[in-house]
Amino acid sequence: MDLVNSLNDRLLFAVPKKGRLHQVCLDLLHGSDIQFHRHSRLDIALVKNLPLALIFLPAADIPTFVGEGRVDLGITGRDQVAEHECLVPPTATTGVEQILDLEFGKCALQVQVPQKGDLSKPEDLIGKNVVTSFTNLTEQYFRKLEALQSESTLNGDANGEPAKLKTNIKYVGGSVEAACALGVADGIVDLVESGETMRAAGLKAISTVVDSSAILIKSKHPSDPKLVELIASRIRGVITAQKYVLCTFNIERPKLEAACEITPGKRAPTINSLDEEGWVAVQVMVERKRIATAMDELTAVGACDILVMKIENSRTIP
Ligand SMILES: Nc1ncnc2c1ncn2[C@@H]1O[C@H](COP(=O)(O)OP(=O)(O)OP(=O)(O)O)[C@@H](O)[C@H]1O
Ligand SMILES: O=P(O)(O)OC[C@H]1O[C@H](OP(=O)(O)OP(=O)(O)O)[C@H](O)[C@@H]1O
Repeated sequence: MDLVNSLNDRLLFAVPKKGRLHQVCLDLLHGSDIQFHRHSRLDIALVKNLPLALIFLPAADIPTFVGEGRVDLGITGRDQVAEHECLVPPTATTGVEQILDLEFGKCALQVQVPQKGDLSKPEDLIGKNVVTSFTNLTEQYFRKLEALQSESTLNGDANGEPAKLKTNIKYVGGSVEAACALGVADGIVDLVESGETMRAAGLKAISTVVDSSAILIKSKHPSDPKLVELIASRIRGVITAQKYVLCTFNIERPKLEAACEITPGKRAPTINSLDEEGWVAVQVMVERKRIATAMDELTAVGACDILVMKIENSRTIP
């Protein structure tokens, strides 16, 4: 089969081919009933049940392919999009649009310096060496700091001009945290999630350049906007299903108001009369992360027969 020619009538959807976001994205595609078979070593997979093809790419390259309109849809980190969009003028017809925050892959791109030493704020790195994989964002960040400092500095040179120090930004592709210990950098700009890597390398964060999570993006002019909306709605449904649980309980009508304050639901609770005088049954969506507390509080206001069920899938209004 000529795989490349069979892409012509399909919407192209870029998915991280490896790394932190890869498996979660595969699970999301499965939950959205996007069925495909990927031949080993092939970075293109045709979807069996929709006019769609998946393109497996490094997370860092996805904003380029989507931004230039070569690929219609993609999943990558907001950090990668910000790194790419730094170079795209606001008036450009190229570039990406965010459709949905997928709420996984949460991390922050932070300025980090050695725990021991006299650097304690980002301004202390001006004029020094900073190593990162995110050179565009880091350049932008330090150029702004330098501009602010040269506006406010009182230490002008012999002509009364403010001193201008240029921070030296160097690119490395990985293991950024090793750069300070190896004497290549005074500070780094790298991703932090748990903070373990940073602590193990004897570093501390002194500022955040950008907060990130995985996002669904589209090109400015996708080939099939209706299919983009369908895919987005399926993915949104899976994300919502993962985020919420369905809680049901019985309660005497006079206590209902207090219970509804604890679990107001996404829109509003569903309330049905029970076949027992004065009692109602309530069904409500509750955020998974607060369900244990909600159950404790519901019990305290008199709710009983509290049941919690997993939501397999959903279609709700964002
Ligand atoms: N520690 C982390 N915790 C959560 N999300 C992360 C973490 N590190 C990276 N990410 C997210 O995952 C995206 C891809 O990073 P990852 O390092 O997995 O990519 P990769 O393609 O394997 O790149 P590389 O080969 O450079 O490591 C990042 O842009 C970021 O959005
Ligand atoms: O705060 P933590 O939970 O420790 O995570 C942060 C680490 O994760 C990422 O690296 P990754 O493991 O992807 O490897 P890399 O250094 O090769 O990019 C990032 O670059 C940090 O090194």
